[in-house]
Amino acid sequence: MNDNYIIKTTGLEHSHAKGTKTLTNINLNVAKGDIYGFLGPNGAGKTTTLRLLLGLTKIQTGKIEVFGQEFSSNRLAILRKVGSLIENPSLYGHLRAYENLEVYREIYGASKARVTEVLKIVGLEHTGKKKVKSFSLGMKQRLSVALALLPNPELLILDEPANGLDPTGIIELRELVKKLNKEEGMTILMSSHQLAEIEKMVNRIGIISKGEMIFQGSMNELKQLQKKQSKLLIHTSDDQTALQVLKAHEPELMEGVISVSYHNEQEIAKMSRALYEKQLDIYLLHPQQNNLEQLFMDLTTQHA
Ligand SMILES: Nc1ncnc2c1ncn2[C@@H]1O[C@H](COP(=O)(O)OP(=O)(O)OP(=O)(O)O)[C@@H](O)[C@H]1O
Repeated sequence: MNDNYIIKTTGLEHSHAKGTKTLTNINLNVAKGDIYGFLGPNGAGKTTTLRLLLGLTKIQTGKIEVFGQEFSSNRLAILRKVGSLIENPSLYGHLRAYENLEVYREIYGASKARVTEVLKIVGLEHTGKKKVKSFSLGMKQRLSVALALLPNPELLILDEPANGLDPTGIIELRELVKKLNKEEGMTILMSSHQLAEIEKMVNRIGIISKGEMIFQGSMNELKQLQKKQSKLLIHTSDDQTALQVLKAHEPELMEGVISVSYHNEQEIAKMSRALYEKQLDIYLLHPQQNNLEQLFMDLTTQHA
């Protein structure tokens, strides 16, 4: 295997119930130093994958290697170097931030100095006597990350850490994740169902839909792919004028129908306005449906 892969899964499959597959052939590659965004709509199988990576769910089919070691036979050695935030950890509302960390400190065999250190890393060192129950959601989330940092992990796995956070909370989380990656040298794998939440912090991205990985690569590669896939078919009363009007959208004329690339609905509206202003009749204006596009709609639409 590539020595630089911190996580490598091969042909990972999982069924929660007989006859239904939650995961099919998941080949996830997280390289050392990555901030890897694991993206997919609700129910796509992100949590199931992360639970398998953490040994919280038993592997049925396929192989998981973490730090270059086969997972099942090196479980403890691997997990010692992994920090995770996968379900909401139990925070004690009536205790202060550092007291919460004290509760978990011994479980992780961490020093008192490490408690002070992680509080500082997540920016909660000045919360003093404030009890956790009066923390904002963002502060609670950072405290949860602090818990995961206690063992000073090389790899941090975060399941939907931005869930429920307001824009300020998301920005704070983004800064924290970047800092952990840059200053503490941590490799980070985090899941999300919102492209916008993670696109500014990740360098690599994996997209899972209905239990299958449909994309894995850099943010740039993803944008290229999206661009290639989003086509709008247009038929007007005057092809040549239309080609002229649409020239910024790389138009291609085929059998009386012009195909252009576009990125969002606003662009469609703009194009139709421009054609109308040239007094062209529009006979057809048809966004070509494809799975990736539909998926992007799901990933970029705000869910409650
Ligand atoms: N313990 C379980 N028993 C049965 N089905 C399950 C179990 N856990 C998850 N599932 C099902 O497996 C599918 C994938 O769920 P999973 O939680 O992995 O998705 P997800 O991408 O993390 O989505 P979400 O963000 O909604 O948690 C869903 O259809 C879910 O209902």
